[in-house]
Amino acid sequence: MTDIRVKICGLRTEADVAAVAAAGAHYAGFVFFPKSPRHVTIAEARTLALAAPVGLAKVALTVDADDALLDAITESVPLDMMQLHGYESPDRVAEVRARYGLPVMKAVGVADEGDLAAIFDYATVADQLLIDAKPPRNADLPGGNGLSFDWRLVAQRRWLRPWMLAGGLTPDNVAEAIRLTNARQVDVSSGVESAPGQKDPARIAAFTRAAQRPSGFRMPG
Ligand SMILES: O=C(O)c1ccccc1NCC(=O)[C@H](O)[C@H](O)COP(=O)(O)O
Repeated sequence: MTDIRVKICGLRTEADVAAVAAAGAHYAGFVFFPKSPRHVTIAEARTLALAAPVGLAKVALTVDADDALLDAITESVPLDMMQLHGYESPDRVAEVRARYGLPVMKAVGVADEGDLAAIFDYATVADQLLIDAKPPRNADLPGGNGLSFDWRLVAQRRWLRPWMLAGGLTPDNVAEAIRLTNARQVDVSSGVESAPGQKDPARIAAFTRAAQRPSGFRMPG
């Protein structure tokens, strides 16, 4: 087994949480973004977080949220990390990290080489980086679009902070993505769903299993 850490994002039910835990994933992401088919209310997220077993890290995902929303989330939902997935500046990342005392993962959208510079800026203030496909201009969602970017842009790269590869990953391509990039952490939302917002336990298990065998090694039989 390898030490690849897996995040499954956009959990909406206790069955989703149970499937993620059973698959051996490491992070469970809760999306606070009403336009998303994976959006959960604070009360729903609290129930899901309380259902998560010890050891499954609970991540609150917000998009350009103000302090009032972040206060409400952190006062009600037991969390292990905050994921900022909007246009938050490095200063805002540092501010959120100081205000809530939780590790912060900053999402950075990548489409081409020019987008990589931001990674270095955020790496000075965030605890982790989520390197995701940059959403198309007309996209409704800043993430969770099932779109990948050219993994060669981040292949074998190292930054000051740990990073997580995201964007269009699936059970069928995650091993190749890891092998090509040497990512030590991966994240998926739509690639383990049977329909938008409907997590598929079998795809969650397949994704997590595939992520642990990036060399393409398969058990016989
Ligand atoms: O997943 C969402 O619906 C979402 C909505 C708004 C902002 C971010 C969102 N997801 C962020 C994630 O961390 C996703 O896992 C990441 O963008 C990868 O998504 P996918 O390409 O669907 O695997």
